[in-house]
Amino acid sequence: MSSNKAIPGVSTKNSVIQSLLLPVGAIFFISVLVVGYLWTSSEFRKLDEENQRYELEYLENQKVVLRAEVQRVKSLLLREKANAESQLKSSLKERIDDAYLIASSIYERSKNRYSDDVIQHMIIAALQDMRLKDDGYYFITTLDGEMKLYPPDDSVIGRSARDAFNANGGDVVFRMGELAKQQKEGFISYPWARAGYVGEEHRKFSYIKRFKPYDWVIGTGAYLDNFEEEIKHQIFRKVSEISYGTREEGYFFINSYDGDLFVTNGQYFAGKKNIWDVEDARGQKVVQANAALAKENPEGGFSTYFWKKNTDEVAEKISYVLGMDEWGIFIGSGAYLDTVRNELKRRESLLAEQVKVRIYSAASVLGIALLVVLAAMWLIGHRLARNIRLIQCSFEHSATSRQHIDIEDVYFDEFRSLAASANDMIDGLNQQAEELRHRVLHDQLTSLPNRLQGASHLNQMIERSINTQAVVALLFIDLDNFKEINDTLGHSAGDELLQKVSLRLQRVVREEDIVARLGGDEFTVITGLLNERADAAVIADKLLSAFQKPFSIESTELHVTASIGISMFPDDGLDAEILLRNADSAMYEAKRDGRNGFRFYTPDMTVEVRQRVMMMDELREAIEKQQFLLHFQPQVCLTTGEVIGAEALVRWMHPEKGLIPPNDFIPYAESSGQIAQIGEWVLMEACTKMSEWRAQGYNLRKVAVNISNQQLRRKSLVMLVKQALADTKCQPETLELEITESTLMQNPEDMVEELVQLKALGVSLAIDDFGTGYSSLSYLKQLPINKLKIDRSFVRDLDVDENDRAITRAIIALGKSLNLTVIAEGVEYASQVSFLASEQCEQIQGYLYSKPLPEEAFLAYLKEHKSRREEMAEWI
Ligand SMILES: Nc1nc2c(ncn2[C@@H]2O[C@@H]3COP(=O)(O)O[C@H]4[C@@H](O)[C@H](n5cnc6c(=O)[nH]c(N)nc65)O[C@@H]4COP(=O)(O)O[C@H]3[C@H]2O)c(=O)[nH]1
Repeated sequence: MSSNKAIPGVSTKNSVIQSLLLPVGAIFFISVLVVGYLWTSSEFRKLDEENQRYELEYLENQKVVLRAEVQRVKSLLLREKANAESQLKSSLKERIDDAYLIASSIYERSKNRYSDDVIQHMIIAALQDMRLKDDGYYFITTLDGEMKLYPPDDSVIGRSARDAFNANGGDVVFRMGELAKQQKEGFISYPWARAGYVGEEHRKFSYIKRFKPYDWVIGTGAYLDNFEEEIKHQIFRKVSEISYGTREEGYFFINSYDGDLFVTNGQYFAGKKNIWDVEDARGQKVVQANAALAKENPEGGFSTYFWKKNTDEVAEKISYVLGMDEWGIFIGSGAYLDTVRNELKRRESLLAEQVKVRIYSAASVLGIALLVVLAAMWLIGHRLARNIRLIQCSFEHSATSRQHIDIEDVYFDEFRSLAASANDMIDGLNQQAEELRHRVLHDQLTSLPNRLQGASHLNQMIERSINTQAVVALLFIDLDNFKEINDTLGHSAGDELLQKVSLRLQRVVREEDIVARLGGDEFTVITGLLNERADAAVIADKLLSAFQKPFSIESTELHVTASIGISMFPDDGLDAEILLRNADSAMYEAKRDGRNGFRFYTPDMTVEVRQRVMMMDELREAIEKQQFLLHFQPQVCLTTGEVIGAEALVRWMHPEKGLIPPNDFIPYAESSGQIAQIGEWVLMEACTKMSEWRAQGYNLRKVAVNISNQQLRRKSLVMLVKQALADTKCQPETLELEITESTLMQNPEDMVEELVQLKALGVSLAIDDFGTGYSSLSYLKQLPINKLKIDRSFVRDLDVDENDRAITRAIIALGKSLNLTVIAEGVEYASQVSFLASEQCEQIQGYLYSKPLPEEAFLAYLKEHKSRREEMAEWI
């Protein structure tokens, strides 16, 4: 069995594999698409949210950075500004130390060589020309405030400072003297007039030191403004060099509130360029706006504008500007927002790239997973389908083959146990099929092949004999009088007989001959190939010989005979059905021939059989529809001329054929067993009529009813008669049962008991057709009979046949000697009456008096009879 074999009648469109693969594949694929779509859209949604967050964060970060950076620079500037004073101080101290050293050195070198005046002059001269880089100078006063050196104004030399300067100036010099006296050196701060600034005093710092040898105060001073300005420029230059950010892209700009540009984009302009009116790409006065923002917001503020980048691109920019009122400037720093946008785009494309990669990877993984799943499904589906096919094939062939499913060939435990169950079931089915086959082909009672198998075997033999010279015989065997045996001894005895018959039949035929049972008491023998017709006769003889010995049934020795009909292939039919039908016809003929013999089929038998079959069908219908009626034939007392009784004779009122006489259907009814039902009806009807007539006042003594051979053999006859009498209220002594002599003499020993019982009911018994059945006189003596009825064949020829006269005479004598009433039937002529009267026959029945009459006519006859009595007396 190929695993790939398509299952007949099963569309592959519905195969397990396709059923599994397509939906699973489709579900998997759709799931992947849906999940992929959901996942991707969720990733991009996340990215979108992240970008928005990132943009905000970036902006915030940028703002924080910008603010921090600008504040850092402002702190730096403030710190530098704060440092300016101390730097100034230390610078002043350094200068004084230098001057003191010079003065001391001159003094030390000159004190022993020159006079103090000379030395003082030398010192003053040395310090007078020392102009410092910021236009600073040294000055010398005495502790009392007399001016010794004052380079800006020689006119004050030798004069007291209080005289030479204004009050503030005098006071300052005085405070210097005091400081020198007390601390020898130190700083002093004070407002001082400045060249170029008329009417303005600027804050000035001085450092003084006491020059001990002459109690001078040597000092130098400087304006803080100047120093700061210098510091400012230094620090601005530094700021211009500062950059920040990961790519060093951050720079600072410093503008005065008036638009003087100091620093921008890494360049230092020293306030020499004014950009007050500069506009951005959209015409906004950016510097003015920033200046205003810085001035108005001590904490600083953010401004946005569109600014040209180094690359000449215009981009939105955000700047933080913070004012520094101390220097009248604002410091700022900005960042281009397109950076963040670019960054977002970069991140988006990066994420898209990542998502793409992830999708590709996921798709690859899922694709592989799908392939693996599909492969697994295909494998499972393939194995499932194979399992199912295996089991199905096994079921399909279970009727013709005993082959089991090979469990090793089946995948999966569940299917293995299913296959095992299927095997058990197949075993069971096989067993049942075997039993059924046996039952279908065999007869249950005898185990012989039945009609079906017999016919099949016959057809096989026919096949074999075709194209040969051989012939085949079909012998149809029917047991004689089997129904009677069955009725008499019961069914179990009948069955036992059939079994024994079947054994005997089998024993006498050869192995190649088949004995089959058709049903009932019918058997067939289908012979092997025969050379000629005569061989069949030999076989028939052997079969009949099987019945020679009696059968022992229920401790009774039973003599059974059989009738055999033979049909031959090819002469009598070309198929089993025709051969069987023809053998049946031949068998029937054998029965008609007197039974216990065989007959070969001849074509004319067929018509007879057809008639018989038709008759049986019609009789069945007649019984059902009660198409029977009774005619009554008077029986007359010869001595008195009275009608003393009547014989009830059945007629069949056929709907199409009209009235049918009993001789035309009683034999068929007897052979088919239907006589039992007809006889029962006749008995009931006759009793009913007799009872009615008597009730109506007719003085009729007896009604005679014919009892058939089969009825008599039934053990139920006594019951039936009893029942009929009871049901119809018919007096038993008015009923006479006529039994033919041949029936009685078939088995007289068995009859005695039955007749005694019947007699005991009160009915009388007559032997019909007497003289034809070779009665044994000894039996006749034992039988409880009342009447002998001389058969009409003897009566018919009384006038011409001496033998008939002798027989009739003898029967009458016999009756008298046995004390039996004698009646002659078939009396048609007065001469016959005359003879019978002379022989003292008591009763007469015949056409001379009356034919059998329908009830009405019969009753009319009874009324009329008296008036014809004398006429009849003449015949005697
Ligand atoms: N030629 C001639 N015939 C005469 C004469 N007188 C009477 N017969 C006929 O002789 C037959 C007498 O009946 P059977 O011997 O019992 O012979 C009967 C009997 O054996 C059988 N039969 C009739 N009715 C029944 C019945 O109810 N049960 C059974 N088992 N057999 C019946 O049918 C046979 C024939 O009956 P039927 O046709 O009615 O024929 C009757 C009757 O019509 C005559 O003078 N001349």
